[in-house]
Amino acid sequence: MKLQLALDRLTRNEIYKVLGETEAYVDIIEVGTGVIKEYGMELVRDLRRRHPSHKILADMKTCDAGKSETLQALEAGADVTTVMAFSSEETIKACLETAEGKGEVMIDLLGIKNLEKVDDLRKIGVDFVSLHIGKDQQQDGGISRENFSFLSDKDVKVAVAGGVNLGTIDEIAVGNPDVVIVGSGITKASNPKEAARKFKKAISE
Ligand SMILES: O=C(CO)[C@H](O)[C@H](O)COP(=O)(O)O
Repeated sequence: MKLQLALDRLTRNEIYKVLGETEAYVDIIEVGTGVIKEYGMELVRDLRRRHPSHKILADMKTCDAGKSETLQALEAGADVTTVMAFSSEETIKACLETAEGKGEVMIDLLGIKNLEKVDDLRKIGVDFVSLHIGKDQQQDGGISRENFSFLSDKDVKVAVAGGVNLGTIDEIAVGNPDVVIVGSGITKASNPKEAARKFKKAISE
């Protein structure tokens, strides 16, 4: 299980600071959609230079123009880019074809409630999905193990995201996803380094 730190709703200096404090515990650095909108692909290039050994995911949340957005992310130095599951099949295929041999594509299942969708995605070559409870959907709590248990027999790499915190990480870890994505549980913690250490420990036990 890998720990992915989602960098969202932060200034550039806040990003540098939180990464400086937590990088030892983080496997994958996620450059969040909002910070890409604020700072552009230059931020991805910058973090690539500063963190040459980390895996970097650019959370492009592509929903059209799959080829050019995938190239943008990979050419900026990202190892992984994201595309929304509700995009057209043509867009998802374009992302997969463009990334082939160069990087990974994670399909964000945000808002997808129909389980057959994952089978459809598998048929077009998708092998990595993210079960994601969006920020605006977290009033009733973030992701739980039961939200992603249906994926255990789907033969796909699974990331889980959305409001993961130190109170829920142990239960989520029981579900054994490949990647646990944590944003505010670390970036808004009073001590991000200590929080990252605890998340990493929880998924390593
Ligand atoms: O993709 C995202 C937002 O669109 C974030 O990666 C995800 O929501 C994690 O952040 P948090 O732990 O704060 O919910």
